[in-house]
Amino acid sequence: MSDRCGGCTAVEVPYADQLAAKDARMAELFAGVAPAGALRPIIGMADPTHYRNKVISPYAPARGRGARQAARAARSDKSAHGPAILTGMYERGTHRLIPTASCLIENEQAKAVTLAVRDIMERHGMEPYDEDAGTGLVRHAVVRVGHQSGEVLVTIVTNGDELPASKAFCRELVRRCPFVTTVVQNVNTRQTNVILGDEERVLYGPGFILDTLCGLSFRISSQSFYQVSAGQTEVLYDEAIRLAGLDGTQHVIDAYCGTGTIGLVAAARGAAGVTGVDVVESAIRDARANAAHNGIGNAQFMAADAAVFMRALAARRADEADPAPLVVMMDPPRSGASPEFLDALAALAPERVVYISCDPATQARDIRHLARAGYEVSVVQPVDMFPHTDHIESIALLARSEGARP
Ligand SMILES: C[S@@+](CC[C@H](N)C(=O)[O-])C[C@H]1O[C@@H](n2cnc3c(N)ncnc32)[C@H](O)[C@@H]1O
Repeated sequence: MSDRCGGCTAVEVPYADQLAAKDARMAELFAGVAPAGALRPIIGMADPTHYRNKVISPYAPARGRGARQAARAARSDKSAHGPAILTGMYERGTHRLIPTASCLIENEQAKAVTLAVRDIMERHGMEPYDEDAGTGLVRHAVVRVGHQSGEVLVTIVTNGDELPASKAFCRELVRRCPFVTTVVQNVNTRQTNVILGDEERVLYGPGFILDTLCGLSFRISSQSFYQVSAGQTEVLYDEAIRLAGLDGTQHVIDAYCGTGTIGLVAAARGAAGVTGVDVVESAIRDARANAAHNGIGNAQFMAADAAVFMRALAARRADEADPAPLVVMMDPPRSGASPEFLDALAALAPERVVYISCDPATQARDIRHLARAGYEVSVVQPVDMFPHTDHIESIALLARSEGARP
């Protein structure tokens, strides 16, 4: 199945060999970038199964007699009379749905919810979305599970405002999956690959879940960014904060902060103050709410382009008589940081930079850029956030070399 469903590329490879292959890839990428001894072995996941606490499942009509018969045979409820519906993963490189009853990496409760939604749809005659024709109602279920709290948020994405018998739908879903704590309807009528639309209504429960990460509590709604592998995120953040070497005197810039998770953990673990910046306004609203929710008063969050923000900050600090020592923690998207951001970072001249990346190739490129501006990398620590795939997360610690001028 793995070779078809498009999810895991390395599921047939023993986990130890997957880690060795990732170490070899990192050595290749960082040859000539990090000095000998700086690159550490990857930190593997204690249990590399069912780690994804966010599961996105599309629904589609079963086409052709064979597919319909197979879908009906897979029904847990044999008395269902509605349309035969497929749910699972897309075949690699296509939009063809491969029905899957189980998955090695998805959270098992979340997977059970996606299957229960399909069964309820079939029982109640709810049409799945047909992406070619743009017809039908239910497009996706997005299920998020609180790693520590166990709370479960289900977002049903519909192609239209109406969700007939929504109360009965929720009742039936909670009866089948009693761990579901809240259900939200998201309306997306656009013919696009983007999963969520802008309009939402809460159908059941509070409309969000809470989860605990590194001892702090985070509020997760259907649109919030939250790491999909929360258990290993604690390993990643513990390592990043340790490398930041916070001793109570430094101000931390959390660049590309999302909902503020890294900055808030830094605020709780030795930063004198934190300023977070992200370009997405809703993420900044969530970050501020998360700070308030945790009673953290020394963290502020700005909605801005990170490069523009860094340039302005560098100009302000140049005028300060005795600026506080600064540590920049940065976690850009896969494309890495822009040259403008890196130049502004060099002008800001923090004593340390902790660079977290989900694409070590762009991270190595950016470290080369920072080396030309006088920064030296002393540690590169890969962390396996996505077992059975070829993705690697990596933390790099950089410091301004002796004699380097901002
Ligand atoms: C990998 S996520 C990191 C999120 C966060 N640090 C976390 O761990 O939850 C990258 C973030 O960069 C933000 N981003 C992308 N381009 C940006 C830009 N030019 N300026 C500021 N933020 C940006 C995205 O909105 C996203 O939240």
